[in-house]
Amino acid sequence: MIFNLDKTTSIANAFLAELRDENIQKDSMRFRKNMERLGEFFAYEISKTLEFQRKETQTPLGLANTAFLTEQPVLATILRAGIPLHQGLLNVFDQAESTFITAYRKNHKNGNFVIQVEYISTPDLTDKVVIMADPMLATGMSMVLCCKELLNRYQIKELHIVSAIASTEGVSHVRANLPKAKLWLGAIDEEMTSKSYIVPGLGDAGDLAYGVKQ
Ligand SMILES: O=P(O)(O)OC[C@H]1O[C@H](OP(=O)(O)OP(=O)(O)O)[C@H](O)[C@@H]1O
Ligand SMILES: O=c1cc[nH]c(=O)[nH]1
Ligand SMILES: [Mg+2]
Repeated sequence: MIFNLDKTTSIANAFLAELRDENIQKDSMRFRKNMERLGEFFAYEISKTLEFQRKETQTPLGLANTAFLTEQPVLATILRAGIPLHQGLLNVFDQAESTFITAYRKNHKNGNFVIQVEYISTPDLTDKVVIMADPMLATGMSMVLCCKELLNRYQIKELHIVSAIASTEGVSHVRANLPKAKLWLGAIDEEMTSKSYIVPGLGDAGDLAYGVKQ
């Protein structure tokens, strides 16, 4: 399953447009906020696919028949660029627990890089719905490695992947390696640079949110 925001129109498309805009993205607070708002939008869309139960809720004037989430998802993210997107999801799934993973590109002098996964801090994910957020799905290698780490440790019930922008190659890599994952994407861009940056993409999401990495 792939949900592509770019194929729909709502106010969330404007959040993505601002994230891509080279002038607006210079305002790092607005960049983080737009990423957070996108996370809130995706949380709402994902929530439509989750299980709800009905119960009686006491209002000051009587009993109302209301719907509530049967179980909380766990919200996972990859540091550091994932933080604002994760925060948006957490604003909506406000009872959810969180998983944090570090993954970064370790560059070689020849221009190649490997993904280094170093730190995982997580609650028990057994039989949980896990929503993994990372704004950029470029080669898809960080996403696949991080999800595989979690899937090797836990019997996860359902995996959702949220990204602001994916490349066509990243989507193929995820679908080949995580065939059961549901993908929630802001847009799918066709191209990548020789350094595996998405084109047109938005640039370096981590640097735009938190400063240029040394
Ligand atoms: O699909 P991939 O080719 O693996 O690339 C995507 C990864 O690159 C970015 O992180 P980055 O390595 O820039 O780290 P940062 O969050 O610290 O900036 C992004 O947030 C993803 O985690
Ligand atoms: O386009 C890209 C690729 C990887 N990481 C980013 O932040 N942007
Ligand atoms: Mg980065």
